[in-house]
Amino acid sequence: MAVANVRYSQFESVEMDDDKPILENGDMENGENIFAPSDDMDMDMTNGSFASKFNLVSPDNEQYEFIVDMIKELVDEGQGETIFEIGTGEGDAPGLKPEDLEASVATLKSITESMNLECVQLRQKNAEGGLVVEYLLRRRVETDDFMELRVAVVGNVDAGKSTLLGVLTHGELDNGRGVARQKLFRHKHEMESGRTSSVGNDILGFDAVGKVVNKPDHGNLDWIKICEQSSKIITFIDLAGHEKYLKTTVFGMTGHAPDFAMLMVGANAGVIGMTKEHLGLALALSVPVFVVVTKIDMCPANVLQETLKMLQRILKSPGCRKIPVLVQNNDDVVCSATNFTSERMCPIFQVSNVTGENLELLKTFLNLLSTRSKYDSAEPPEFQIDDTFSVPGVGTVVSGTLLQGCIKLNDTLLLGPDALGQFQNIVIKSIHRKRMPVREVRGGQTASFALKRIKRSAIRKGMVMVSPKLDPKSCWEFEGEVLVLHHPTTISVRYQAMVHVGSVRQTATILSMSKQHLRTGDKAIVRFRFIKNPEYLKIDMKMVFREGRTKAVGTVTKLFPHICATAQNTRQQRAAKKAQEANHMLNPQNEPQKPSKKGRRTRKPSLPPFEETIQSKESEVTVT
Ligand SMILES: Nc1nc2c(ncn2[C@@H]2O[C@H](COP(=O)(O)OP(=O)(O)OP(=O)(O)O)[C@@H](O)[C@H]2O)c(=O)[nH]1
Repeated sequence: MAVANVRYSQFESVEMDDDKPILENGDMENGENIFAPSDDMDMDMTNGSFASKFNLVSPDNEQYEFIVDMIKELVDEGQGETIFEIGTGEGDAPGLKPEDLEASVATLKSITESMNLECVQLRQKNAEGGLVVEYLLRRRVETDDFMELRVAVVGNVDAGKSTLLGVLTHGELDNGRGVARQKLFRHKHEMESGRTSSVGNDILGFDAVGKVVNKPDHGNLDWIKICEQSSKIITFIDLAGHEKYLKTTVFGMTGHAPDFAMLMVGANAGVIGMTKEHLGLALALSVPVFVVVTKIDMCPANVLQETLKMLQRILKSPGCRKIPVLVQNNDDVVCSATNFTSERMCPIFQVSNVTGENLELLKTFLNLLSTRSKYDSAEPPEFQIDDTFSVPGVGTVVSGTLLQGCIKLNDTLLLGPDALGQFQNIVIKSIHRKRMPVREVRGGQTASFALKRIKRSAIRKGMVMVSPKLDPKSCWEFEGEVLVLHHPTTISVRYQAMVHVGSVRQTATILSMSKQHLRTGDKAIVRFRFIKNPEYLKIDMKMVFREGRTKAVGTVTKLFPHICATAQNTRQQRAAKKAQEANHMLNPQNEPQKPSKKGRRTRKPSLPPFEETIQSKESEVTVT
């Protein structure tokens, strides 16, 4: 979130040292505080005007205009909101006397009113020179618009993930025997086993003054009603805790582009099972993590302390290099939320879904979080597809995340790549955000699009819809810099595993490596080749490479675009076309269907053999 005059963190300068004591609320044993302003704090945005804490007391016209411009810039930067502090300024001891504070608040309120912003006090603290107050300034938005951010919910099985989401989104406490989670399960087997197996979405709305919009009487949540009344929507991506469903969990973390990860830990069970695995995944994908310790109502104090100690030790370890901060009151919440954009910091909440203890702190934190994606209307749109549907009366619908730019009704985009690596024109028939019809979608938001004149069977997860300006290229092969987190023996050339990059999820073969063999802990440049379809990738995308207990993480460093020889009717193209036709015949209704064995057999020859592609170096264009 864009913040003005708020204390800046100096995470980057905090040295992680295991001998140093556990950090609580930012205080370190050496007397420093991680929330203290950094010496090199960027004062540019203050442009001299915020040199004085008295700026808002009685500004002249010029100063007033300047403050208006600055707030506008901050709110735009924060995509509709900012946190504003009154009572601090360069060179002055922080704090204002009551009469000066009153005048400053009056100025701020007149400015925010003229800008259609809601102005809500977050906290007030005593300082050397008097009082310092922080306000949340949030744009009052139209009924069909809202800020949006996504939180991936991870943690071991039984940590209380579905229960917490049930409690937060339905406003009713749990009974300790799973009543709250019943509202979220999507499949019959989930109801029976009590285990999440699919990627589920649940929403929590906050209005312009930060009040929760979801009502206990919602029952089955009415998403449209919540969205209409909300200024900000948190979408929880509920991921499975069981190892059996790790593939789905990884897809949720890569394909749904979460802004943050909420790592859930049962207080009594502690850091067990998949907890470390999920934490490692979030770290590898550079998703900032906060931790929620649940079940504190049923956990003896000494066990809770053990769990917290263990958590803090893991978070501070060289592999994580996080700064754990125990959140215990409203002050901690505001500090944590305003400083959370730093990947280094890791707030820890302790809650009970049964008694409701500390749930208010967690809600306030969620209300203050802001999206990490930066929106620039000038950028050409790029949308990644994470699901497809066939909706009666509507036709083919795709859902996913708009990574950049803006998409409007009736826009024409390029959809692809298909089995031949090609893209085709597609027209946007209608747009939904959280089931609500809208006219446009902006970068960082998720949406569903109904598409004109296309069969569902022609679209698969991992495809993209992009602006023709981007001149998209697909690739069978790419290079990545990877780190092997775990492998029981050694990885060599020709090894195959599942690659997750964005919403792409496909098996790939290792063609070559910068080392002969890779073992746990090794880093290398690896060249991969997809086995089924060419994909649309971009440099610097984060990737996960996994098979069973083998895991490697990394970044895409080089692409080898596949050149479609449109003029030539190559053997591979003919075979790929045949395979696509066979697939259409097998799915006459365009309903979701796994290709039959026959289908799979006919698909195989469509793949250009590795050797041929490796040899045809002329067709490779390296994009760096
Ligand atoms: N006493 C108590 N019980 C809780 C609390 N939170 C969750 N539970 C219970 O813990 C059990 C497991 O909770 P779930 O929400 O299903 O756990 P999960 O992490 O979603 O599990 P998976 O979906 O399998 O990954 C349920 O019986 C809940 O009622 C809590 O704060 N206190």
